[in-house]
Amino acid sequence: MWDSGRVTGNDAHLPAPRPTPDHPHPDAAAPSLIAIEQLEDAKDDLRAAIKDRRSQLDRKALDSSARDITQQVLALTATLGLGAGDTVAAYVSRHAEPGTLPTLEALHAAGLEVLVPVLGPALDRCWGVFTGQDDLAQLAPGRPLEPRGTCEEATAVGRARLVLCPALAIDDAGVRLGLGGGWYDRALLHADPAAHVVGVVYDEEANHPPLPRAPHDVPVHGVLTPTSWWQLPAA
Ligand SMILES: Nc1nc2c(c(=O)[nH]1)N(C=O)[C@@H](CNc1ccc(C(=O)N[C@@H](CCC(=O)O)C(=O)O)cc1)CN2
Ligand SMILES: Nc1ncnc2c1ncn2[C@@H]1O[C@H](COP(=O)(O)OP(=O)(O)OP(=O)(O)O)[C@@H](O)[C@H]1O
Repeated sequence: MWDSGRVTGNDAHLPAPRPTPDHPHPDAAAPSLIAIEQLEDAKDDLRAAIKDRRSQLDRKALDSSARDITQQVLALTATLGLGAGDTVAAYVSRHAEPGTLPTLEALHAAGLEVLVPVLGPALDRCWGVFTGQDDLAQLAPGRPLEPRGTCEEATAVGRARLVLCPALAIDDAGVRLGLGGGWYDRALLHADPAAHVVGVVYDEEANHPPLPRAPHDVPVHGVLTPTSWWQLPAA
């Protein structure tokens, strides 16, 4: 187990086995279309409430939590024994997401390879190597900043020993509520099964009451916030 010393008081049920590209739907019984629609509606309501709360964070709070997240990520990578030459996959934060820009810079400066999403046509799950904020550009309207350099295919995330995923909320079983594109759920099918998949949220979005979970939802193994990080019990 790894954690930064935080007590989670966790008695949640265990995450389901992680799906793979060959077996993306581990659940035996497929839910009905109506059940899926209700589940999507429930997720959308939660997303709206969390985005509304995030929209009230001012620049100072966002910058300060981004710096705190960097400290937590550096402590986590040290605990996992990651260093120069290892690969970490992360995301380029935007709007009021838990900020990652100082983290990306710090990991890059420490000699790690840092992969970030590149969407490509039809929101393809490609990855680019982060080489500094100056190399990031808005390659298509409405999308997060992306590296200008070469785009690597979806399997590139298989190199990562740590994958930091954006999330709006995470429950104690590792269910992650994302933006709603299913990008990370599909991308994580290519992660190394031994990689640590960690969702990044603000403190008040962690330990969320049980989130709606669809068969395609890939659970995370751990949670990182501006103040701590911890492994979920079954990971
Ligand atoms: N920072 C960050 N990067 C990420 C994700 C994320 O949640 N956060 N993703 C997580 O999966 C993937 C991208 N997911 C996306 C999901 C939806 C839209 C989208 O709807 N864009 C709208 C404009 C929305 C806006 O401006 O706010 C559009 O294209 O019209 C874009 C990217 C990969 N990169
Ligand atoms: N492995 C998959 N195969 C097919 N469709 C998928 C897969 N994963 C997600 N989807 C589809 O993507 C859509 C959005 O999924 P979901 O609401 O779980 O996104 P999210 O986890 O919030 O977002 P993200 O993963 O981008 O952060 C759903 O309609 C879902 O059916």
